[in-house]
Amino acid sequence: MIECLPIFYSQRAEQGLSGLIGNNLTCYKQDRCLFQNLNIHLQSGELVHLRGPNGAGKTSLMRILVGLTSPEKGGVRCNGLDISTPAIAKDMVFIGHKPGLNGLLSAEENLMYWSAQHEIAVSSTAIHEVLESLSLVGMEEIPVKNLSAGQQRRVALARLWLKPATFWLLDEPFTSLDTEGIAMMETVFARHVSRHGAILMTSHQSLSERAGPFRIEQLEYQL
Ligand SMILES: Nc1ncnc2c1ncn2[C@@H]1O[C@H](COP(=O)(O)OP(=O)(O)OP(=O)(O)O)[C@@H](O)[C@H]1O
Repeated sequence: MIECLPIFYSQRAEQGLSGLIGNNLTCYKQDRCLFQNLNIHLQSGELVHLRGPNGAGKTSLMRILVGLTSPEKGGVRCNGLDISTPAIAKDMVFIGHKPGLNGLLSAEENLMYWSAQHEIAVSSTAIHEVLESLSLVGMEEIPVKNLSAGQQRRVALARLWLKPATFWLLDEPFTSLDTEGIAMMETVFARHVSRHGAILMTSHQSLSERAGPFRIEQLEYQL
């Protein structure tokens, strides 16, 4: 497998301003309060496993933490800056629970398009190397809709190799992956964290020792 690209480790980390911080977050969906005055902190060098039953609000929380939606109350800051600051997005990768791929495009085209959207200079060769390390050799040019669910998940996760970023926010990254794929991702997580990366992930599956040290944050279902 190829090495992950180097990550940013800003001066702000040394100034103690590092980390993704959700402060006093309150979120309602269809009149139900998912969480109220919730505080969450993700530091550089940390793997956090966000757990909770179906419908507890893990995805909703993730989307707030990456700035895709706003909370009813509270705010999110990253490295001391408001989450809406454009520079923050450059140091973050969010992969949602759906692969977020265009089914009519190939894996290579999807990753080229995504890289261009995120202003990442990436060559076709680099994409082929990443796809190879994800056991997708020979499938680079097939429309993604014709790949299996696990193969599509691998294409989605390939973004982690293409964008050098400290913060990885991953909603159900193990969905559809086989045992070997999960083991590989756990190894990648441990390596990212050991290099001052930070990961917040959801999964209904427990992490193994392979993922390295991690902290569990539990979100309860509020009636
Ligand atoms: N855009 C939306 N409009 C209305 N309701 C929503 C919306 N998004 C989420 N919800 C509701 O908010 C609740 C929490 O959903 P969310 O996806 O955050 O839960 P989750 O903890 O990620 O669940 P799961 O473990 O099943 O993935 C659910 O009851 C869902 O129906």
